[in-house]
Amino acid sequence: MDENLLRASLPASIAARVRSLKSRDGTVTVVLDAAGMDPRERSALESEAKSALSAVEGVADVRVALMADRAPAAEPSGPVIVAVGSGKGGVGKSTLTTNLAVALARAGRRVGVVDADIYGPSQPTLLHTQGQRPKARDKQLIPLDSPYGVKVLSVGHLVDPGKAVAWRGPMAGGALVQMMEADWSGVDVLLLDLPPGTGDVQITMIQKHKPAGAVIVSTPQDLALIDARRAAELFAQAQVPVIGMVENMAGYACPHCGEISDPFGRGAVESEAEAEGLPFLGRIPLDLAIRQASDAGEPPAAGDGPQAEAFAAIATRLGAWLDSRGG
Ligand SMILES: Nc1ncnc2c1ncn2[C@@H]1O[C@H](COP(=O)(O)OP(=O)(O)OP(=O)(O)O)[C@@H](O)[C@H]1O
Repeated sequence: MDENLLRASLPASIAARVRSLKSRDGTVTVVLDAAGMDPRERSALESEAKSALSAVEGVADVRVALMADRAPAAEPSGPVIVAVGSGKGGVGKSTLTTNLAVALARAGRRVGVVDADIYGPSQPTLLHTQGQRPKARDKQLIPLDSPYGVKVLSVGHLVDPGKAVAWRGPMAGGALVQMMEADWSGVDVLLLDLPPGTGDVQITMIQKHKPAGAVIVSTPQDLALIDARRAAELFAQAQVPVIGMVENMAGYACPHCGEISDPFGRGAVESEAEAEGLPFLGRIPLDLAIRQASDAGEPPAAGDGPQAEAFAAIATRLGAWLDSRGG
């Protein structure tokens, strides 16, 4: 197929970005320069290029690759880091991290979790790896394999339970760096379970390891929302895009009939997200089954109930965000 003809089918603004264009047996592969574009612009560029090229007679398939600021080969290869943060403790940040990780893995992604919550590391319990110690190769930690297809490293795997809080700053900082710089080869997305709040550990983690985006969890109560807003500001200051907000313990799921009632009102986090101009990723009800399964090291997202569906819906939105980054 005539490659000049294919180029000519593209709008001028896109044609100017073509770095290479090849066609073979009806499949067109085009590499576009997407330097300086944000995820939304990248995704628009991709879909416009696809539809323009697909309209050319004889084209059966179009593959678009977007080049970031630097050539892909020069990019340090490593997983995309997504931080999960909350302003307040106990709102279900760790529970969400685990279940998003499991849901993303079920959707075919290669996922890892770093539990940076030095005050209350819960991933060893949640991902059923308690009591295990990671091995090291050439001083680099090797993440543990959880039974749910998710790799994991937690402060709780490195020190005895209960001792993590007593750590002095530099020691905890060293462990966090070791976990982030562990051998995450084979992992595409690394979820970072941050400690609650907006203190030094969080700021250091965000600055040093520059997550590609952040998910913020809140319960619907006003106090939690005020803290969630602070967490969103922290990420904004560090120029980490907020992927969206999640409402946890959104309504009460009756353990007998499954009906959901709303003792704390409904939709407060969604309205907050709207007011802040942030996407809303979904809600998880307050459900005894979630707590019981989590305590037993059986993430609800690994099951088949309505709880699994709630987490899967949020994971789908996170997956769409990951894809919109242009791979
Ligand atoms: N949707 C839910 N329904 C029922 N229980 C939940 C739900 N989400 C979380 N929980 C329970 O609430 C408790 C706190 O959750 P979790 O540890 O995930 O919160 P956190 O925000 O990570 O807390 P921390 O501040 O300790 O890090 C846990 O016992 C968990 O099982």
